[in-house]
Amino acid sequence: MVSSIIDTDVAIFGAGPAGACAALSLLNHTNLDITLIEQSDLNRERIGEHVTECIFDFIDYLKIKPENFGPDCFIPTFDSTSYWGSDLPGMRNSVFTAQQSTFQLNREQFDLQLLENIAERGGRVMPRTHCQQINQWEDGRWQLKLSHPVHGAFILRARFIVDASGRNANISRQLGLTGKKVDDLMAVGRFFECTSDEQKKQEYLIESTEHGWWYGALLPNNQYSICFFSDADIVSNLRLNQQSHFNALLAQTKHIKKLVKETKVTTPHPWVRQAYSQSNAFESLPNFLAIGDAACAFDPISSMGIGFALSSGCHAANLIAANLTDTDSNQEQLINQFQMDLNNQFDHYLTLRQQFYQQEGRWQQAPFWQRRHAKITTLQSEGVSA
Ligand SMILES: Cc1cc2nc3c(=O)[nH]c(=O)nc-3n(C[C@H](O)[C@H](O)[C@H](O)COP(=O)(O)OP(=O)(O)OC[C@H]3O[C@@H](n4cnc5c(N)ncnc54)[C@H](O)[C@@H]3O)c2cc1C
Repeated sequence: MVSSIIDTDVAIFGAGPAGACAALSLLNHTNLDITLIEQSDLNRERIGEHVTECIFDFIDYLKIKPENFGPDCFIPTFDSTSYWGSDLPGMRNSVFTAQQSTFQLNREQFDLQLLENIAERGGRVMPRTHCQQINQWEDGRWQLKLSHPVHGAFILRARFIVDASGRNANISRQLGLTGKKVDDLMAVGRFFECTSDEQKKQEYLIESTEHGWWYGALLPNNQYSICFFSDADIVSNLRLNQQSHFNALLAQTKHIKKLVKETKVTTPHPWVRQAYSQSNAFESLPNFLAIGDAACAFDPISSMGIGFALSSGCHAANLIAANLTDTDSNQEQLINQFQMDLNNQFDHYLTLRQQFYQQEGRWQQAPFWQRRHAKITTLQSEGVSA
């Protein structure tokens, strides 16, 4: 039985960096009532931590001081090396980002500090809340049927909703919107804790191999994040979700395996995450926007995800504020322009992604590399527009 009704101006689904950033921007610059709905209990392991120094511009824009995130939230990456295209070490300044300082982020601290600020600034944060049903009325407003394990079912009425639910874009899917998925990349990883007292170097390593590529980095919490990226069918054939198979493949690397020499594994089984590239930004509904991975999801080789999550969150907040407070401006046109910009950004990314993968010319017969060297179709070449 539905027990209560709550009215809000903006309901944001997903408390990752994109949703949190949109919520904070709206709270900072408007008097709108903001509700952030998160389906998890916020305790899940957060993956993805390599960012450029632009992160500090965003947190400044969000009016949070870097020191509020705690002492070790941003650790400069001093040594960034890639073994890509040959066995010789190269600087891993990817083609995706201009030469900039990079940092390893403590994702737990980072994401939770954003949420604390939302609560402090008057936002409503609802963890462990599932969306059972979404309806849009003719006047464009939304009625959401939500449920919480303790508080039960309730109705949230919103003037605008935002999908910031991550790569699966759950809310867009629920609304019948489909995206363009470019590949089937998956990530399988484990965390390794340093056992020696020796101060380890803050390094970031990439190594390409026949079946995909490895990534290893020392995180601010003194653990190594070791992760292998390949296509879903290859991950499944190699049975990499089983620790013995994962460890055996790790032992075949030349460089990444050295990182975990004096460590003990902290995760009993390898974790598995989707890491495919996808754009969802070409279908639209009134009073609705998708941001972050839910709008455009990038290959983690690009380290673009967190930066894009924050920038699209800030940008969407401006559009929503204008939409709900300025009835004169042509909102539909502005939202179309926003989506067109995302499409162009995604097309540009696809070109860079292909250039990057083409730098690896070994293993020409291996399916992983063949798929990455095949000709790409951009959204523009398919005639996709917002
Ligand atoms: C293995 C891996 C490594 C990566 N490495 C990097 C890196 O080094 N640098 C980088 O910049 N990026 C990296 N990324 C990408 C980065 O993690 C993402 O781009 C970033 O987290 C996107 O933020 P987001 O807020 O859009 O989505 P997310 O961080 O995925 O947050 C989405 C939130 O929505 C919640 N949710 C889902 N469905 C619902 C629903 N129906 N209702 C309510 N809540 C819902 C989820 O529980 C989650 O909390 C990596 C990704 C992977 C998989």
